[in-house]
Amino acid sequence: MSEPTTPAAFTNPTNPIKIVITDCDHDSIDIERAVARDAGAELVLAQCRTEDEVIAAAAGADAIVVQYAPITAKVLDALPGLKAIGRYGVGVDTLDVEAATARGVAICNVPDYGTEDVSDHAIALAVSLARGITQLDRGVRRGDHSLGPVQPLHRIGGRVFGVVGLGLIGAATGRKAKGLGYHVIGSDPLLTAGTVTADGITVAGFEELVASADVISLHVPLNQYTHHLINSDVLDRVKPGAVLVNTCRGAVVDTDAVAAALKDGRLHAAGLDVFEVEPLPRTSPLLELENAVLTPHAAWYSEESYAELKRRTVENVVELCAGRVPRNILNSEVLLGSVAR
Ligand SMILES: O=C(O)CC[C@@H](O)C(=O)O
Repeated sequence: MSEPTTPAAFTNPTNPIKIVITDCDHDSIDIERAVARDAGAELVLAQCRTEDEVIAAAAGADAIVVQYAPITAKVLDALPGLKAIGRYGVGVDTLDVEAATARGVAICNVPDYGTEDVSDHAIALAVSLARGITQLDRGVRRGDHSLGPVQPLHRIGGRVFGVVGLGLIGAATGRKAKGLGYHVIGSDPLLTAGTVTADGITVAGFEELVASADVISLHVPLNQYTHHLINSDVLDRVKPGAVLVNTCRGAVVDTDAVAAALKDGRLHAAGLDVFEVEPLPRTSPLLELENAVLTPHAAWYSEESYAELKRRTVENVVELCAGRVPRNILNSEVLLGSVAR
């Protein structure tokens, strides 16, 4: 019987472990520094935007911690000593997970640091749209105290709240929506239509949800199956008066199609925290639309989630580089010795 291949993540631990933060737009990295110091690891901060900048900054690193910098096959090939990648967040759509796995590089995200915060934000957007809060506020500021800009408003109780994607955040959003009196339905390719989840959410097919929901709230990862999931065809089939809430990834919706549906009334309103291009370009048609409520990819943020995200992202890669299995490894197959480097 042949010896199992030694997983890259457990090969030649260096002393001290070198961790490079490829990019980070947070105010400080004091939390990361404290974790690294306690682990005896060296921590370097860079601000890379391109593959070549990552390659230069991360030379000799055992692990990288990444916010938005592109981590592609080219980058991975140029960093043969890399053992682990930590992503600041849940989403890993900026990383080539397949290429990392094929090279034995472990990837860790932090799947549950912001469940409460993102679901709170989704509910806040939905309720803001249901009550016309932002439009009324804009009216008062220009001296308009009429209800004109928001009519018709409907009572929340009994309206249908559709959750697309019943992972941690979608399920939490559904629970909170139920607490407000919505009738909550949800779609998820892993669940069977007609069943009811432990949270009391009735599972529906995506098409059924689109046709019957008064609120469509998106909670899916961005991948080849969910890119432009909400497109012009889907928007032709939404219930009259429906509103759209997006707190997952911008490219899950076709922005031009959503802007057109907001203009021609197929959508009553939309609450969007994420955009196909971030920051949202100043030329975006969304900026001209009264019935669009826009926040700047802020759903994940609270003082609590921020601290937890930063601490756990670095802890994950420290664990891996020290030869231990962290809680949040995405591609655990790299630790099984089944992937040759
Ligand atoms: O990318 C960010 O800064 C926020 C992170 C958030 O979107 C996530 O993926 O958890």
